[in-house]
Amino acid sequence: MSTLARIAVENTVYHFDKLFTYLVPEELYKTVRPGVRVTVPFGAGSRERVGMVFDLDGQEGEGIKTVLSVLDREPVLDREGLGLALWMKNRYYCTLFEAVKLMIPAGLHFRLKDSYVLSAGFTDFDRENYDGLSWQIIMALRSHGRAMPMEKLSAALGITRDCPEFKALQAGGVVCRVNLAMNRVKDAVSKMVRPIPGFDGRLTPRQREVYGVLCDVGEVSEKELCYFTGASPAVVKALCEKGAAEVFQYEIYRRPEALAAEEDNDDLILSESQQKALEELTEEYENAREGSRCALLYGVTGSGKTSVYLKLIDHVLAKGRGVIVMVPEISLTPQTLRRFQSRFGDQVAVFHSGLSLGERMDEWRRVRQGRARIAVGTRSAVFAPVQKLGLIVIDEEQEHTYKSEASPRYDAREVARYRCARSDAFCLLSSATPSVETFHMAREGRFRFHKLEDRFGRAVMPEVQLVDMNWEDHPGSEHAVGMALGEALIENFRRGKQSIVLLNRRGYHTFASCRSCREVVSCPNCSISLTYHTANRRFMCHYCGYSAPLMKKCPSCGSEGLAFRGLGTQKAEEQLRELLPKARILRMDTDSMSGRYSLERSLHEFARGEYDVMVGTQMVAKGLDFENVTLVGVISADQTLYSDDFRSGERTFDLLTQVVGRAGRGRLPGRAVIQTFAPENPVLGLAAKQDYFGFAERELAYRKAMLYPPFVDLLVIGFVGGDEKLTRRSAERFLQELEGLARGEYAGLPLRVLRPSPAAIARVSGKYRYKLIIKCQNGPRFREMIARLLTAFAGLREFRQVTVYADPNPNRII
Ligand SMILES: Nc1ncnc2c1ncn2[C@@H]1O[C@H](COP(=O)(O)OP(=O)(O)OP(=O)(O)O)[C@@H](O)[C@H]1O
Ligand SMILES: [Zn+2]
Repeated sequence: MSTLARIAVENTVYHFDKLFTYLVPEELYKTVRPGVRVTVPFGAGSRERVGMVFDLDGQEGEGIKTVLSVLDREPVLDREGLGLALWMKNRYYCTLFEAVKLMIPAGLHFRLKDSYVLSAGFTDFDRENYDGLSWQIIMALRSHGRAMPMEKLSAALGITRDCPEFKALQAGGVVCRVNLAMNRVKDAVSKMVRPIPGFDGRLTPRQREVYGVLCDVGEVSEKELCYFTGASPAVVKALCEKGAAEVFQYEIYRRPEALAAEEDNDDLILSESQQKALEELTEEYENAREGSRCALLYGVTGSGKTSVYLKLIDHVLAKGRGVIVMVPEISLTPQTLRRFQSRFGDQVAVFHSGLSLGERMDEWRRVRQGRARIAVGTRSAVFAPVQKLGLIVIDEEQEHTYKSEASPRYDAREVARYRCARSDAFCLLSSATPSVETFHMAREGRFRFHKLEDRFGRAVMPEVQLVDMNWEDHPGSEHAVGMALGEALIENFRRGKQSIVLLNRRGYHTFASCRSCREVVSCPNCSISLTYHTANRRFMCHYCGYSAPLMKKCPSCGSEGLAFRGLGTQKAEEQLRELLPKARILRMDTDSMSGRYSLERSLHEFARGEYDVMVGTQMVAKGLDFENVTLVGVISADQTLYSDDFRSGERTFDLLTQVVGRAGRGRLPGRAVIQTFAPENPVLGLAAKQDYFGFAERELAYRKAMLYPPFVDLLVIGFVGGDEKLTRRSAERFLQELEGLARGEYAGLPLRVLRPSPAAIARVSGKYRYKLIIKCQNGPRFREMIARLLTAFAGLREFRQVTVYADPNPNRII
């Protein structure tokens, strides 16, 4: 009698992935259980790999391989998690281990060491100021240079973690703790670089330049260093090899508790409409029958949706159950996060990628052990191992960040509903601009629908003015701010109020073109124009990160007539400075906010009134709550409107409603000025009226006529390859195979397939991209057919150089 285990193995490919059967040797009988990780021999070479045990059975097995070792003492996944992984493989065409990895914190893949460094800003090297031991510690860390593991510190100085001098240095901010991942695998955390001072070996001019910058800035993430110098990672690598710099993983992100505000003991008193929504939701939470435990809370901007779910969470916790709260982007919602932490204290665990590995692991453990009962976080928080799950709240449910654009291409909203159905929990979607898919389901009665139609307190909805830019003196895109918006900004500044200005393009000029040959300066790796940035005086590709120094001559024909056109946030900032020379202006985009903390710090400073105007990309549009903001300006409403994607109307409406909603949230009424070259466009008119229902009806009629979600499901098959012809042929071949199956074995499936075509950006990072759009009903038989096609396709030798993937209901059609 022997025991067999069925195991998902890491690094398999989709078409080859399944649960593999292994023999459990007798000495491991007690420790091999579902949910623990093991090592197993795999493949022809029997290389050792990590696997996850899914289930066990007592059958006989012969000639099969044997489990080598057990990695976890306790299961890291429970039955629900394992079931979810199986569901995800079926739904998102990923491997089982890819799904498993989403559910366990990255930190569990590594062995973590407790390490310390001197603080970045520390300069007080005056012996007089320290006692003997403290001085020794400082010197030891200084001469070590890199983060120093506790064991080494102990060995050198005989100190422990609890030594009072050592603790005092940490409390004083001289020494800080670093989680140094001793990992073999690359992780997503930003790589940091710092110079080795006084290096005087030989460097190429380029390397010398980068070394100089490094010496000026001290330590910096590799990404920022490359951005500011235009150097490639290869230059950084060469510097390290020559001993001029070193790379390290320095992860002092904010600890979750650093955000905690003073305990907020005031009880929250709901308005009448909030109270009504709460009562209905509580009633549903208690009584809704199985299978339809899902509701939509629609509330206009500033209506206080958060207050409603804070109270609902009270109720759920009192019933002894746990909660997940999902937010679109953690850095933009420090205010929301703080409200949760001040109300629920240590019960809250935070999940997002800005945390260090160690912190992520700590938070995950607190939830798994039931010490924290509320998990708040971004997309991946949907996998938080909350015990006795009772409620999942999805804030701003229409946000595209809930859909993953890399494998596994899951949609956290679907995963949330699946988990809720499994655990008999309740799912609450919330927004001022629900996706039309969600609105449709609510209206069809598949979810309950709750409304908050007024702003909280005495706040009123802002007044919105659409400005037709065709009549401006300076038509064209070079002048950011027209007359009406200019006057409004000046007036608002004079009254001592704050303004927010949205421009959805970063950079300075958005493109350059040649006056003689008319070529646009483009990325050599991608079929997209380069954007000029003044901050580093370089042309940059926003897709692959390629950059080139400012050039005078046209790269195509060599003539000296490059004209810079288009308007980005950097130029808008400059024009606002001319318009309002005395105003303090804050620019917010991913270029200005790449440093640690900078975004959160800037939001704080803005809240304290240290700035008058905030200008930025969609970063400024959502979630912010500043009562002194009484004016919102939109430089051009047209950019998102005319992108060729079926969701462009929805995205425009959402963005405008949200940004307009930042104005007049407190006691003072607000207004908004939206500039456009298409004032007659109905989407803009509805956004100006903030008429969500009008918009949703119109959009649904369009989706129905054109056969788009929610009236069908979409599946995009993507083909990526280095050779254009081969990539196109692979798409054609896939279509052929699909047609074969759809006519034969799978006849009768509702299906409409569009001809293969190049992706909207046909080349990225040197690879060609083709797509096949399938309009379908995403049911089990359809998925089975696609899974078969993907598997069969991977076996075609001819197309080995082409990567194929399937993306169900993508955010945009690539
Ligand atoms: N019951 C309440 N008591 C006190 N203040 C409240 C209450 N409800 C809401 N507020 C305040 O009203 C403002 C708006 O609330 P909140 O930010 O939750 O709105 P929202 O519906 O999430 O808006 P948006 O969709 O625009 O982000 C906040 O400043 C919040 O503190
Ligand atoms: Zn590029």
